[in-house]
Amino acid sequence: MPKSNTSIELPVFDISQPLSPSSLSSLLLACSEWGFFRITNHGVPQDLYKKLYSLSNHIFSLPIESKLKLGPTSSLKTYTPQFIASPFFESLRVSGPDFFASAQSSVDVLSDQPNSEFREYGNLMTKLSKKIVKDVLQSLGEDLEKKYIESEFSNCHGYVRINNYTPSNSIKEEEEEVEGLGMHTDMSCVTIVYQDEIGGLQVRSKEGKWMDINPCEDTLVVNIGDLLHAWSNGKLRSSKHRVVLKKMVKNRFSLAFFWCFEDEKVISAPNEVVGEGNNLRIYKPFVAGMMGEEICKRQKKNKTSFEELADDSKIDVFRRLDIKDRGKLKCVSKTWRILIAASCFPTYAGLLYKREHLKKPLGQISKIPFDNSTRRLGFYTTFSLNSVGLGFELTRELQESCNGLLLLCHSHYETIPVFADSHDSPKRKTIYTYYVVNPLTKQFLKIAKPKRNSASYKYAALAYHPAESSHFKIVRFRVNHLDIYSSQTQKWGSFRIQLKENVLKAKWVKQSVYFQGSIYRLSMSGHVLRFFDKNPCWVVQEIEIPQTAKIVNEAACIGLSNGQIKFASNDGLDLKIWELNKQQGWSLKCSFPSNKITALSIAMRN
Ligand SMILES: O=C(O)CCC(=O)C(=O)O
Ligand SMILES: [Fe+2]
Repeated sequence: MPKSNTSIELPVFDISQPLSPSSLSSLLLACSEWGFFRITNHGVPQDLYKKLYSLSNHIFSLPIESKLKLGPTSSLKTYTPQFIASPFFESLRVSGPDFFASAQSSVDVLSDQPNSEFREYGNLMTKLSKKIVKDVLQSLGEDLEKKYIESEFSNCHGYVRINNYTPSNSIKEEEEEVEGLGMHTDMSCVTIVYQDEIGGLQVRSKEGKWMDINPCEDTLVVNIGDLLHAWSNGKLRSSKHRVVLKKMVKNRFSLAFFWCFEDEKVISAPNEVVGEGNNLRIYKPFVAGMMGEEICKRQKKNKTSFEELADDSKIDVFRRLDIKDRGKLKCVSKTWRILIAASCFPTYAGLLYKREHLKKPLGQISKIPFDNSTRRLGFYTTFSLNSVGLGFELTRELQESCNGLLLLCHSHYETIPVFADSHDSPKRKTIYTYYVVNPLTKQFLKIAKPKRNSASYKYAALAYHPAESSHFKIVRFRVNHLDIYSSQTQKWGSFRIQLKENVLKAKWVKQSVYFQGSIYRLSMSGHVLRFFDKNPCWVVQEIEIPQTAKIVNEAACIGLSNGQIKFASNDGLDLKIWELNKQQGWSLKCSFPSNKITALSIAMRN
């Protein structure tokens, strides 16, 4: 990520005093241009920050197993662990109105010392937030504050999020940066941020430029969130911001206090704020708890460019076009031609990145850049078919791809030391490591193979769909067992599965399809195997291939298209494609004479 050098001088307001008319107009300007400003004389003693820092540092230094007792699968859910989309960031939440009780409930789970610092901080921040919103309302109009501060804001509630950013050892050069917390807006009325001396907070300008908000002693940063943005009919800007990490020697610590409307509150911008005419309203009245959905509706208008999509998703788009349109679009570029060719096969999971399964190469994929010294995947150019380079052969190391994520398995030797007087020659041990890569965000996660079993290199699949969860699973197949890694718990689990002897003995196609929580694989015994999580264990269903289907010379595959599992087989005479329906079983979708298919695939390649 190239370093941005531009910092912004935000106006500073003395929050202990009533604001003068000129300060109010510069406050309004800051809120509408940047959505950010600073406050001073906020009444939080330096000493309290020192205490909060050492308390937080103590909690974040606990082993991950302890912290996960408060994690996303626990009943409290106050701790957010590092995960693939934000590998350097973890946080802990302390909620009001009783900040002491909230902090205490987390502390109890960790069997830790009670503390009252969060009560003091939470209460101070709550008062401060109300004062800030009062000033902001006043800046919008003389009477707005009097009329609305009690009627609209008296049920607001707040919570503190303690953020811990871990230094990334992948940053080598002075000018390099990684994203600590990705671009976002806050779902609050206002947010008050304390950041330590390391810095890294950035706001995005209206022109799309990232500007540094440098740490400044004795001041706090305030930003407008989505809720106040909607309430002010867009007059107050809820700006996109993020945290970047540069070369860091210690953890970065910050505290964000979010002051929010109660979930049930109907947000309706007052007429005085909207001005004449109802068509000037940018949001119809909606309940605060639905803010996320409202933002989605609006964001649908700001479309993502097609080129930004992962290749799997592009193939899925092409698949929905009719054959004539696909033919025309092949002329756009070589990359499109390759993707469109891939879209003609009844599969996408893994196909594009797994050209070993195809007789003819799909493109120029061979490598992704991989810097062995830093264990960091770097993408010198954008991840595209012919520009990836890894340092190890993708065709050999790549296991699967699933909805935009790639799964790679890397092996290297380590020498086991022998005693000086031993006559044995040093032994070499192979170390296997999985990498789950998001080529779009250029982030990856390194996961060691499960320790317990000795089976060295086994085919593994990925289970991931961004619409279901931001977490993924790695599913590793062993005889009668599945090893499953969950990015949510960051642990491997092992499950025994029951399979018929003939299924077990037959060859299984090294390719999986992930669909609605299940992993599908094809066994040459004539079964499509469906593996799924039937809490508390994983189970397998053996689905017989259609009665009239034949697998000749292993010419068969499964795939997903138009949201259904498909099975295709070529018996030498015809290529037939069936669709699997959960209730009705298989139905034949199409049948082509094999000789025509060969002609078609040659035409596609040209
Ligand atoms: O860590 C920071 O400086 C800002 C954190 C932030 O933006 C947030 O927690 O929403
Ligand atoms: Fe934020």
